[in-house]
Amino acid sequence: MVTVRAPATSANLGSGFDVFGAALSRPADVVTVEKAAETTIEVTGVGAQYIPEDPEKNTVGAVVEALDAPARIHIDKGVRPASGLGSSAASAAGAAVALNRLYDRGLSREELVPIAAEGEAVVSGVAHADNVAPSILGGFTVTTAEGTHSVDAAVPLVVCLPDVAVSTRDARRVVPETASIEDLVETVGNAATLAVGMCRSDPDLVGLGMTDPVVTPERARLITGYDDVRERAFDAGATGVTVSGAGPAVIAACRERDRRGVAAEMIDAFAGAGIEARAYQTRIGRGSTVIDD
Ligand SMILES: Nc1ncnc2c1ncn2[C@@H]1O[C@H](COP(=O)(O)OP(=O)(O)O)[C@@H](O)[C@H]1O
Ligand SMILES: N[C@@H](CCOP(=O)(O)O)C(=O)O
Repeated sequence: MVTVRAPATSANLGSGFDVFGAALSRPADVVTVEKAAETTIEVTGVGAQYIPEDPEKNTVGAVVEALDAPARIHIDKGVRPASGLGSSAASAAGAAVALNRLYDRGLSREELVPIAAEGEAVVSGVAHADNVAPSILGGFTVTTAEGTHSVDAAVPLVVCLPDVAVSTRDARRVVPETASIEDLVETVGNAATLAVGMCRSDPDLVGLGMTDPVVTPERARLITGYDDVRERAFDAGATGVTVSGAGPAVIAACRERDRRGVAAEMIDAFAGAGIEARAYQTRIGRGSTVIDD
């Protein structure tokens, strides 16, 4: 039996659509696997009632297939589904690390990234790896068709999750198909600024680079109260605010001393829009960790 804690993640970070990701120190899924002749999946925890246990429909089913590793699998969800916090990816990442160990497949963490990404194709139609990469490797990650680069970064974050669901599949439909050269230049500049900020663990640069003129404005329309939440977070000291993944979670970078106030203001702003929300005071954290073997 192998048990793995797989962290929530925030993809895109504004300027890095389908490329940037960050592992969050909390929340996390816990995935336990045991060898079995046939694969079975049991799901408990947050939002378990919305998650299929059929291996054809659960993200971990695709990982089992790819690793040819049938197992009895238990997923204890700490990351709510349809959150923008890489819920579907956390389970897939945890299963990839756990099954690789259980069956002694000998794959590196980097090699497990595209395998776990197969799970994302099951739910969103695209095997985007920007959530599974940080959930497996930890830190801040840059994922392209060539592979993933990761760096550790110490940046305090708040993710505020409203009590509404946005599916990644739906939120991908509003992504513009083209962008102007001006928007491209702005996006590249912001993305580069953010990457430098991560390498320096500098919340000011990270926050500055979180702005994106192309994808985020369209996604933000799907989140009731977004503009107010963003403004109130900045007023409380956030250095940057954007949609987390495909939403509805909203992520803010800040200094440690401002984190509590930023979280409170974001929750209050959602409440003003008639929506209950919870905030995780978190930071960039480690990747999937074997906690029982
Ligand atoms: N192991 C899993 N964990 C979470 N969601 C899953 C899992 N397997 C399948 N799903 C489905 O994936 C969808 C949530 O994924 P997605 O829309 O990408 O949201 P998130 O941003 O939270 O990952 C839901 O429809 C859920 O039923
Ligand atoms: N790059 C993807 C990331 C989706 O993240 P999720 O946490 O919402 O699943 C996208 O923006 O569609």
